[in-house]
Amino acid sequence: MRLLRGGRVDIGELRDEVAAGRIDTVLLAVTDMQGRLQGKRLSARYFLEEVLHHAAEGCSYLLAVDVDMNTVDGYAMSSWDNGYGDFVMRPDPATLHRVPWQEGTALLLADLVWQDGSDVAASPRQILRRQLGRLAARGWEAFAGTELEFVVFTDTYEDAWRRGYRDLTPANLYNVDYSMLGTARVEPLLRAVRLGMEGAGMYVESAKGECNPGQHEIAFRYTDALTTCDNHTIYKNGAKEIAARQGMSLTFMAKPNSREGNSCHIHLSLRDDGGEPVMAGSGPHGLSETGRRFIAGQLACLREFTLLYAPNINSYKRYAPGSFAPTAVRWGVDNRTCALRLVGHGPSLRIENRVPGGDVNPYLAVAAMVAAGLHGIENGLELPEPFEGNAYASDSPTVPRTLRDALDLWEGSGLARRAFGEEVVAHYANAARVELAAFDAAVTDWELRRGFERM
Ligand SMILES: NC(=O)CC[C@H](N)C(=O)O
Repeated sequence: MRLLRGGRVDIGELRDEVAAGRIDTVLLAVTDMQGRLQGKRLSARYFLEEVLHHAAEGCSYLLAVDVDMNTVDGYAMSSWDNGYGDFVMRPDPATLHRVPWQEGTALLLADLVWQDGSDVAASPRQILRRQLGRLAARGWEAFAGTELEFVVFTDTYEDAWRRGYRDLTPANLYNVDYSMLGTARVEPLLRAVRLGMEGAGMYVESAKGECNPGQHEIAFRYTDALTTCDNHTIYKNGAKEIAARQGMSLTFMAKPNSREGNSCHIHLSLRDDGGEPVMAGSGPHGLSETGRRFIAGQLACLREFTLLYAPNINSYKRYAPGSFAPTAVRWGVDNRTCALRLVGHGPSLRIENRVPGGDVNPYLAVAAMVAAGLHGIENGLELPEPFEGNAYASDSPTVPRTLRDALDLWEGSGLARRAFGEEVVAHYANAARVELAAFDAAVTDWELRRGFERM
C-alpha cells in the first residue's frame, strides 16, 4: 500500500484496502471541548458510499456537556430549549489514516458545521481554523509541536477507578528523568505507543523519562499547526487504548498527585508563503521585528487567555515554584523558569509556551497563541528585555492561580472578544462555570481526611 505523509492513506487507497478486506471499519471523530475524540465507528462500506460525500450527524450536545456527559445549562447553541438537535460532522479526508493498534481500522476527523454549512463557532477545530485563516491572510502559516507528558501506572483503568485512584502503583518507583534504565523498564508500552503512532502516519522523534515516578514523554516532530493538534488528540486517545490493552493505565491530567505535573509545552513558529521563517531575524536574540511583537503579544494576552491553556480546576495545581511549571508571566532565552521560553537558533527559532498542561485542548491553546501573537503584531507591541535568572523568585505578574481567576480574566477580556468573538467567549466561560459549580458541590477526600474525626 502506498503511504502518504508516512502512513496516511488517501481515499483511493482506502477503497483498495476495503476491497481487499484489510480495512472494514472507519472511525469518524470530532474533538470536544475537553479535547476528547467523540464520534462513531462506521462500517467502511457505509463510510465510502454515504458519509464521505454526505457527511454524518451527531448530537450538538457534544459541545455542551461536562466530562461526565451531563446535560448542563448555559450553552446558547445547544440545550433542552432548542431540542438538542444535530450538527454535521463533515469528514476531512486529509486526516485519514490507519489505526494500527485496532484491527482493520482507519480513522478520520471531521469539521463541525451546522445544517446550513456555517461553522460551529465553538468547535475547537473551527476556532483554530479561524485563527490560522487570519495568519493565511498575511501569507503566513503556523508550525507547532506539542510535548505531552504522562504518568504510567501498572494498575488497570478499571482497578484505578474502583479504588478511587488511591494507592496506585507507578510504572517506575523513582524519578526516571532521562534515565535509560527507567525507560527500558516501561519499553514494552512506550514501544507499542511509538510504533502505533508511526503506523498511523505520525513522525515520532523520541521518548524520555521524566521526574515524577512513572512519568514519560513521547515527542513528535513539529508540523503545521492543524495537523499537530489533530495528531495530538489521536495520540492521547491511542496511548490510553494501548496502555489499557497492556493492563496498565496512563494519565495526562495536569497534576495527578502532589509531585511534578504533566505539561504540554507548545512550540510555535511562523513561515511565510515562500517557506521562510517569519520570527527569526537579525535583531537581538535572533528575532525579527515580527518575532519580537509576536512574543510581546504572548505576554500581553497570557493571563486573559489562560483559560484556554489551563481549562480545569486541577490545571492550576501544576504552577508551583521550582516544579518546572511556570508561575511568572515572563519570557526568557532558554530559561525554563519563565512561562515563555525562546528556543532554537536561526530558522528553528520558536517560542515555547510552558503554561499548558497535559489536560489542554490543543486546538484552543494554539488558537490562543496565534491570536495573542497577532495582537502583538497588529498593535506594534514592544518586547521587554528577556528575564534572566530564577523567575520563580521574582515579583513578576503571575499565571492566574485558580480556574476562578482565569474565568474572571477571560470573561472581562476585550482581547478575547475581539480575537474569538462573543459566542466563543461565552461558551468557554460557561464551561468553566459548570466545572467550578461541580467542584463546589463535591466533598473531596482531602476534606474528609482533614475534618471527619478531627474537627
Ligand atoms: N520537562 C519539563 O520541563 C518538566 C515540566 C513539568 N513536568 C511541568 O509540569 O511543567
